[in-house]
Amino acid sequence: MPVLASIKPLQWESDFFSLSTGLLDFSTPTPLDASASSPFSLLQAKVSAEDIDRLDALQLAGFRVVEGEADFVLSVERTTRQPGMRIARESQIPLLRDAAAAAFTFSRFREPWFPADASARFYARWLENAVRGTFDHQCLLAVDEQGELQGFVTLRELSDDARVGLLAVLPTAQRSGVGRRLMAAAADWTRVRGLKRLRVATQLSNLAAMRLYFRSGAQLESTAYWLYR
Ligand SMILES: CC(=O)SCCNC(=O)CCNC(=O)[C@H](O)C(C)(C)COP(=O)(O)OP(=O)(O)OC[C@H]1O[C@@H](n2cnc3c(N)ncnc32)[C@H](O)[C@@H]1OP(=O)(O)O
Ligand SMILES: Cc1cn([C@H]2C[C@H](O)[C@@H](COP(=O)(O)OP(=O)(O)O[C@H]3O[C@H](C)[C@H](N)[C@H](O)[C@H]3O)O2)c(=O)[nH]c1=O
Repeated sequence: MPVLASIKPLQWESDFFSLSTGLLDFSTPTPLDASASSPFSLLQAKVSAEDIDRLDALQLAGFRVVEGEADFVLSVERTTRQPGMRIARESQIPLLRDAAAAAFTFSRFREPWFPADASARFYARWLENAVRGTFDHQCLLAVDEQGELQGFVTLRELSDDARVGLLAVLPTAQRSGVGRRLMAAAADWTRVRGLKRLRVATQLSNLAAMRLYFRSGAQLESTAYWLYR
């Protein structure tokens, strides 16, 4: 089976990483020839894990599996306001950038496809943009009784649902229920906005995060693979 797809330029990524990047779009199936791919230094494809034929075709065409992704959905009919939550302020951006740069060790923005520092830089920018409300809409912080940072979650309002962007707990505060509190606060944020579902995705390699989402009542909705060439 040949790969049938057009290529959508990923402008934000291309600018941020200084790497001309395109994403395969399977909804407009044209044969993927050399002339279509030549302007791009990196081609990305996200394929449902069930779509074995397409996964085979991409691998025969030289694409390599980079990471898996699991998508979860949580119904938010009954939620409660969580204590110890704050909205992040711009003055906290340097602290939060450092925390995000260190937190996300599983990432598809990794070597050999991206430079070694790419993923730290990427998640730091993502968090900064969430605090400013320019990508995700808000960043909530979990703090302890002294007001010290324990973790963060960024959130985006979509048309019918909300989506968690980034969620992490500082290493010193892990395994004490902070992740559960952040998910409960994210669910409450969603319900307060009149939305019915909270979505969250993570890497298939991230067992701790997947367990957290299950323990928070989320259901696994879909799985996919990222492939690059
Ligand atoms: C949308 C995204 O951003 S996906 C990426 C998620 N974030 C990261 O991977 C950043 C680095 N990791 C972390 O920040 C943390 O390990 C988190 C957020 C995954 C978990 O936060 P924690 O505060 O430690 O979780 P919490 O204490 O609330 O535990 C909730 C459940 O998560 C699971 N869990 C948490 N840590 C682990 C772990 N290290 N190994 C296995 N399961 C774990 C457990 O099922 C736990 O419930 P249980 O203890 O009753 O069995
Ligand atoms: C900060 C920012 C980003 N973008 C663009 C850049 C990318 O094209 C997308 C984000 O891609 P996504 O597939 O969501 O990225 P990840 O694979 O890193 O994300 C997963 O893992 C994370 C750890 C996290 N759990 C996340 O929720 C998952 O999806 O957005 C942009 O256009 N503008 C920006 O400001």
